[in-house]
Amino acid sequence: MTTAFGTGVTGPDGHQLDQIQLSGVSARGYHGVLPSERQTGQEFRADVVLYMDARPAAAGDDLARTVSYADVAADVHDILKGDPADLIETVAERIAAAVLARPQIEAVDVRVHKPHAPIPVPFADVEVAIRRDRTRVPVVAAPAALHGLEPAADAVPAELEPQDFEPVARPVAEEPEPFRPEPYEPYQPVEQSAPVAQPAVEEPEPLPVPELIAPEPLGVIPAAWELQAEAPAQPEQRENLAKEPVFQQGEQFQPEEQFQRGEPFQPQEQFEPEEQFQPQEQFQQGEAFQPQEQFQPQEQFTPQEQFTPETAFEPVQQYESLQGLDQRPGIDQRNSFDQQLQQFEPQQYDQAQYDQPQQGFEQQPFEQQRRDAQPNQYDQMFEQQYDQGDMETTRVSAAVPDPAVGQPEPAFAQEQFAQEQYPQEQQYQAEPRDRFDEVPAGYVEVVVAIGANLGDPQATMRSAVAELDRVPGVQITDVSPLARTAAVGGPEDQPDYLNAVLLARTTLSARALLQACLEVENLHGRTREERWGARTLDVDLITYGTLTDSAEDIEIPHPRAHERAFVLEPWSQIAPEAVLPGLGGGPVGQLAATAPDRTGIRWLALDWLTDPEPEQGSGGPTVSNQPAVADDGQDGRSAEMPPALPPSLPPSGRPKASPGGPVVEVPGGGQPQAHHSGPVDLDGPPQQDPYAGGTHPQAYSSGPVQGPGGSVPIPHQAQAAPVAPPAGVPGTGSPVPPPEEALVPAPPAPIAPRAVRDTAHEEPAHEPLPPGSPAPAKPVFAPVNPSRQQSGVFPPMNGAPQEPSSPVFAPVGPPPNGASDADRNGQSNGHSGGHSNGQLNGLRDAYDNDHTVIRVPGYATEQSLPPSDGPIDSVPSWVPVRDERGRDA
Ligand SMILES: Nc1ncnc2c1ncn2[C@@H]1O[C@H](COP(=O)(O)OP(=O)(O)OP(=O)(O)O)[C@@H](O)[C@H]1O
Ligand SMILES: Nc1nc2c(c(=O)[nH]1)N=C(CO)CN2
Repeated sequence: MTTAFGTGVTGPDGHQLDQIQLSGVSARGYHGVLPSERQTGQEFRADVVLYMDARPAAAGDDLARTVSYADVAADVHDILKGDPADLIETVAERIAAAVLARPQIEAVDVRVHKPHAPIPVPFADVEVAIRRDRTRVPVVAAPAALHGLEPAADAVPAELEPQDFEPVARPVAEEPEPFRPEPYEPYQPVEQSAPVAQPAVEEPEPLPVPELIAPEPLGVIPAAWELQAEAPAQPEQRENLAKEPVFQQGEQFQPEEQFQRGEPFQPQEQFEPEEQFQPQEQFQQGEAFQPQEQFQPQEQFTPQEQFTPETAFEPVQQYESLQGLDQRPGIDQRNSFDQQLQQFEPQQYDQAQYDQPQQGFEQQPFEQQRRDAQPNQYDQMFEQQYDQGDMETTRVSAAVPDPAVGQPEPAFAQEQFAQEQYPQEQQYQAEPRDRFDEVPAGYVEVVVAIGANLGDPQATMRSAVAELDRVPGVQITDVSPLARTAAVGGPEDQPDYLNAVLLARTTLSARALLQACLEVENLHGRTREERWGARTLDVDLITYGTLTDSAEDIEIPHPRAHERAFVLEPWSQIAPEAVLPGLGGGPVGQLAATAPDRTGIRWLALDWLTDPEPEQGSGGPTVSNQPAVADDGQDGRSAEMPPALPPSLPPSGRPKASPGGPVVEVPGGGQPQAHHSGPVDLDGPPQQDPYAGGTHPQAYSSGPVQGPGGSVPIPHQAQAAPVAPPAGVPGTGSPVPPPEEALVPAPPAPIAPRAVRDTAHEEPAHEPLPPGSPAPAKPVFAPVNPSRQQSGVFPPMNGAPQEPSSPVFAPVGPPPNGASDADRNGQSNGHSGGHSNGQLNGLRDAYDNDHTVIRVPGYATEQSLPPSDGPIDSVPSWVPVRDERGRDA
C-alpha cells in the first residue's frame, strides 16, 4: 500500500483526522554512507504532517490538549542534525517516533529531503516519505531528549538506541497487508480461450518449480520482517541484504511465501538458475565484465592521433611557433599564445570519451564506490596531511613574499613553466598516467575558485587572476563578483574570506592546470598548517569540462564545491545556467541557494578587478605566510595584517582612500564599471603599450579588462625590482616590467553610482587605520549579475550620473535583537559606527561609504525584506547567520 504524503487519515470515529503541517525544517546533518557525507555534512530538510483530533484543544483553547508545533520542529531539527545515520529512511523513522511519542498524535507523515545527495547526475531533490501510526509504529526509537510530552505508551521507548532496535512485533493478522499482488497466473496459452489448438511447439513448457540453491558462501540473511527476533542488522548485513539474494542454502524456492511477505513480484520464468543466474561464476571468472578486453585504449583515445594537422590544435607545433614568437621583441608572448589559441575550434571536453574505461585506470561503478565507502583518496590525503601535528607545509616552492602586501613580485616563470608543461619531446609521447594527464585536443572550459583571508586578500586575488591568465594554455574568460564570506570550517576566529570564481579555458591537462593553480598559490606565500586554515591565497580547480574522477593528488570536480556557497554563488552570478557535474552536483544557482554556508555570504562586489590599485601605506605592506595569530586578543589576526577582514564583520577598518567619500575612480574613460559579464579580455594588447617598441620582453602585463567603459587594466602589483623566481617555481629570470608601466594609465573619472551617493556621505563614521597601515583597495560595488537586476540601476554614465530607475534591493535592516555586529562577533572592530540613517544599523563604516553593496538574491534578508523604492543601500548585505561560521548555531 502506498500512502501519499499528507493525504487523509481516518480516525477511530471514522472521520478524517485533522492535520498540523510543518514543512521545511532544515539542518546540516551528517547522515549518509559516504565518508565525505559523514565528515562534511550537508543540508537535510523535513516535512511533517501530524494527524490528530484538534477539537479538544480548540474547544478549550488549550495547548496542553494539542502538541506544540514548535516542540515538534525542535525535535525534527535535533534529529536532522543529530546522530548520523546511513539512511534517510532511518532519519524519517526517528522523526516519526519522536512525533508519535506524543499521545495526541494518531498518525504522522514524515518526508526527509536530501537535496545534495551524492548523485552523479543533475537532480533536484531526493526524499523519503513515510507514514506511521498507532498500528504501524516506527521501527526505531525516538531520540532520548524530546521537547514534547511524555512518550505514548505504545511508542518505541525513547531510551532505546537505534542499535537496540527490534521491529515492533505485531500479529500478522492485525497488520494490513502491505502488498497484495495479484495471484500469479501462469501464462495460459491461447488454446484455453480459443477452440483451435495451437501447434505443440508454441505451447509453453510447464514451468518447473525451480530449486534455487544459494550460491556459496551466502549465509542465512534474514529478511527485514524477520529481524524482530534477531540482532539488528549490522552494516555489512544490510549491505549483503541489498546485494545478494535472500535464500538459505539449500532452501527451495517458494514463490508463494514471497508473495505473502509482500516481496516484489518475481515471476517464475525469471529463474533459470542453471543457465541464467550464476552470479558467482560470472564474477569469479570475470566473464561479464572484462574491461581489458572490451576497451582498447589505442582505439578509444590516442592523443597522438588526435593532434593531426587537420585537427584544430597542434600543441607541439604551436609551442614551437610560440618559441619563435617569444624571441621577437615587442611581442606579448602570452597574448600571442592565447591569440592563436582563440583561432582554434573549441573542442569541448567530452566526458563520454573518458567514460570508456581505459587501460591503466579502471572504471569503478558508482555503486561500487559507494559500497566501498572508503574515504576517497583526496580525503585520505587530507587526513594524512593534517593529522600530523608536526605537519610540514606542502608548498612545493620556497616561500615567496606575497606581492599583494607589497613585496616584489617574482617574475612569473612563463618560459620555464611552458617547458615543464610542454617538454617538446615528451609531452605527447608519454603514456598518460590517468585521465588527468590527458591533454585535450582543443580547449576545455574550466572553473576555478579563488579565495583569500590573509594579507591583502583583494590585491592578492587580483594578482592571481592575472597570473592564472598568464599561464600558457590558460585563458580567463570571465571573472565573478567578489564575495565576502564567513570562513567555513577550520579554526574559529578566522578573518572573513574574499572569494571569487573564474571561468577559463585551457589546453592544459587537468593535472597540469591544477599544478599551475598551486604554483600561483605558492607565489603568494601559501602555507598549509592546518586544514581549512587561513590562507593568503587558495586556488581550487572546481571543474574541468565535464570530467568527474579522482586520483591521489586531484579530484574533479572539487569534492566540496557542491556545498559551498562561497564558490557557487559567485559562479552562478556569471554563469546562472551552469551545472556542476559529479557527486552532489546540479544547477549552481540551486545549489547556491541551498548551500549550508549561504548565509555566510556578506556581499558581492563587482569592480574588484578594475578599481585603482590599492595605495601602499607608509608603513609598508606586511607579509604573512603564517596563519592568523591572535596577538591582539581580538580576532585572531595579527596586528600586522590590517587588510585581512575580521570575521563576520562588514568590511571595516578601511578608511576611504578618497576624502571625497564615495567617489569611485573608474579608469577607462569615465564609465562606471558594472560587472563585466562578458569575457574578460586579459590578453589583448594594452591600448597604449609602453613596450610596443620592444623595450620590454615581457610586456604582457596583466592586460586590460574589457568593460563597458573600455579597456580597464587589471593592475599588477607594483614592485621595485625584478626578482628571480623562487626555487621550484619555474622562471626565466627575465625581469618583470614594473606592472604599472605596462598598464594603460586611464584617466580617472570620479563616478559614483547614484545609490552610493545617496547614502555614502551620511555620517562616515569610522576610525582611521593605525599609522602605517596600507591604504585599502577600493572596489566598486554594483549590482550582482545584471541579469537578475531590474534595469537601470547602474547604467553606463556619460557625464552626470544617472538616477537608478528602480530599486534593486531593499535596504538591509538592523540585525535581530538589535545586536551589533561587534556584539555578534564578541569583539569590537575598532570603529564607532553609528548612523542616523534610519535604515542603517550603525555598522556602516568607510568601506560601506565607498561602495555600493548589494545583497545576494535569494538569501535570508532579501527574502524577508520587501522591495524598496529607494536606492540601493550601501550597507553590506551581511546577514545574521546561524552562527558566525555559516553553520547551524
Ligand atoms: N580540484 C582540486 N582543486 C584544488 N586542489 C585539489 C583538487 N584536487 C586535489 N587537490 C589537492 O588538494 C590539496 C589540498 O588543497 P588545499 O590545501 O588548498 O585545500 P583547502 O583549499 O584548504 O581545502 P578544500 O580542498 O576543502 O578547498 C592540494 O595539494 C591539491 O593538490
Ligand atoms: N568562506 C570561505 N571559507 C572557506 C574557504 C573559502 O574560500 N571561503 N576555503 C576553504 C578551503 O578551501 C575553507 N573555508
